[in-house]
Amino acid sequence: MNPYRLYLVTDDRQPIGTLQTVVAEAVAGGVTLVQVREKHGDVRAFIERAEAVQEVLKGTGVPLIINDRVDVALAVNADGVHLGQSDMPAAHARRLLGPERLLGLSVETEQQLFESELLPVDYLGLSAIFATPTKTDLNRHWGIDGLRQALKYSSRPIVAIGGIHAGNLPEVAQTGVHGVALVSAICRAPCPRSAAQALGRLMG
Ligand SMILES: Cc1ncc(COP(=O)(O)OP(=O)(O)O)c(N)n1
Ligand SMILES: Cc1nc(C(=O)O)sc1CCOP(=O)(O)O
Ligand SMILES: [Mg+2]
Repeated sequence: MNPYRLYLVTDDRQPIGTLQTVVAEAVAGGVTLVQVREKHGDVRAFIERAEAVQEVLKGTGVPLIINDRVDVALAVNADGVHLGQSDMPAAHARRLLGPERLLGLSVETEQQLFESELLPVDYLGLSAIFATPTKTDLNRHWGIDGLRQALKYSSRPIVAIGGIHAGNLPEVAQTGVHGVALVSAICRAPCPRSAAQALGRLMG
């Protein structure tokens, strides 16, 4: 099974109850991987929210990924970590996480894509495909052509992220990308369950 196909990244602006409801509905709708992404609270809040999501994921078979923080992933015994280019280096993270946990890395440039071939990571987050109000500190976008080039080059599964929704997902899916990661298209949908179902169908 391809765990990257429909990858939910949580919205750190949602209260913990909403977070749990969104994750439960999204999983019922077919999400295959869940990342807890916290950019505003302290480490205690991060752990509390990660454990709240973990509770929802228990027994579903859907892995839990922690964004940015290897210590939080180890503290909650998560299934993996997603690192950005200014987070802990991948080799250090791999030593701490061991060989089994999933390790993802954001790649924003061709240079980072080339370098990633030598790193002990399981998948790449291609950052970003399109502009998005959810993350505004990105200065370039791969677009569909860039995504196609990255897929040709990389030996790793690629997850497309940034500005993806039901309207543009068909052209993203057509590239053959391994997965798509989404925040607002699921977390801000009136019904996250049916949104996930529809997005999953579009992924094919
Ligand atoms: C699947 C996936 N891909 C990319 C990112 C972005 O990570 P990063 O560049 O470290 O930015 P932040 O999410 O930490 O703001 C991601 N989180 N997930
Ligand atoms: C968390 C994140 N990382 C990105 C990157 O490109 O690295 S874009 C992003 C937010 C994606 O949100 P939405 O699905 O609402 O566009
Ligand atoms: Mg990060």
